[in-house]
Amino acid sequence: MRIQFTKMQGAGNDFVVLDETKGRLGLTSAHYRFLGDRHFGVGADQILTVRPSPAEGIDFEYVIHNADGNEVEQCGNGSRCFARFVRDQGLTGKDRIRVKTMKGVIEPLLTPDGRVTVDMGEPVFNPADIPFDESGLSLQAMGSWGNWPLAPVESAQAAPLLVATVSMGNPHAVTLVADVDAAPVATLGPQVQANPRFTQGVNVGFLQVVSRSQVRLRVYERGVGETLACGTGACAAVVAGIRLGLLDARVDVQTRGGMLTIAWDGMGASVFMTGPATTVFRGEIDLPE
Ligand SMILES: N[C@H](CCC[C@H](N)C(=O)O)C(=O)O
Repeated sequence: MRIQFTKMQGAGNDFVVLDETKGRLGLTSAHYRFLGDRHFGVGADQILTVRPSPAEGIDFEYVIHNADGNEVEQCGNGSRCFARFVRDQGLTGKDRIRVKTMKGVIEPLLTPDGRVTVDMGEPVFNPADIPFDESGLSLQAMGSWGNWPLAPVESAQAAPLLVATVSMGNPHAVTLVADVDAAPVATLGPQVQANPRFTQGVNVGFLQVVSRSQVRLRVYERGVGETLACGTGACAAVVAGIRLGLLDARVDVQTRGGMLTIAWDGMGASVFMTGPATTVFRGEIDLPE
C-alpha cells in the first residue's frame, strides 16, 4: 500500500505525520516500526497520526507511536508539529487548537513568531499514576516544596540513582547531573528504563541546572533511545527543578536539537511549553504487506 506522509521536526525530535482525517489507513505496529526505521523506512523518533474531532468542542485527535511501534500517551514536540501540520494542510484556520491525545486534551497555540505554545496540562506526581512502584523504598525527601520524595532507583551502578518521578501523561524520571555532555546517558538511560519499578517503562531525563532560568537537558526516551529533544521531558525536568527549589517559574531548556521554553506556576497550574515546529519534506512510500 502506498501512503503519503509529511516529515517534521521540533527541536530536532523528528516525526512522520500521517493524515487520517479522511479515513483510516489501517496501519499495524509493524508499519509504524517500518516508518520509523532510519535505514529501511522514512526514519523518525515518533509517528503522529491526525484524526477527525472525536467530540464536541475538540478539533482533532492525534495518536502517537514511538519508533518501536508502541502507542504512547503524549508527545510534547509532536503536539507543536501536529498544530503546524493541520494549519499548513488547511485542515483548520484556528490559531488555538484543542486536540485529544490518549491521556487527555491539550491546546497548542500557533504564535505570530512561528513558534507554538502548548498547554500541556498539569504534571502528576502520585507514584501510582506515573506509574512508579515505590513500595519498600526509603524515599529521600528534599526540596523546598514540602517533602517531595526523590526515589533511589536501583541500577547497575554502585549507588542507587536519585530520581524525581513525574508524569506529563507519559512517565518521566529526572536525575540531576553536573554536565549533560559527560552524563552516561547511553548506559544509565536503559538501566533506569529496565528497572521493574517503572511498570510501563519510563523516559529518563538528565538535567543540568545552569541558572534559575536556564538548564541543559538530555533525555533517553522510552521506545526510541536518546532523542535530540523531548518536549514532555523538558516539562518534567523543569517541574522537578522547580519543586526541588532550584528553578524559577519560567525556564529556557537547551537541548541538543534546539531551545524550548517551559513555564509552570506551581501545583494546580498547567505546564506551558513553547518551541519550534518545522516541516522538512513531504513524500510517499510503499508499505510492506
Ligand atoms: N518517548 C515518549 C513519547 C514521545 C515524547 C517526546 N518525543 C516528547 O516530545 O514529549 C514516551 O514513550 O513516553
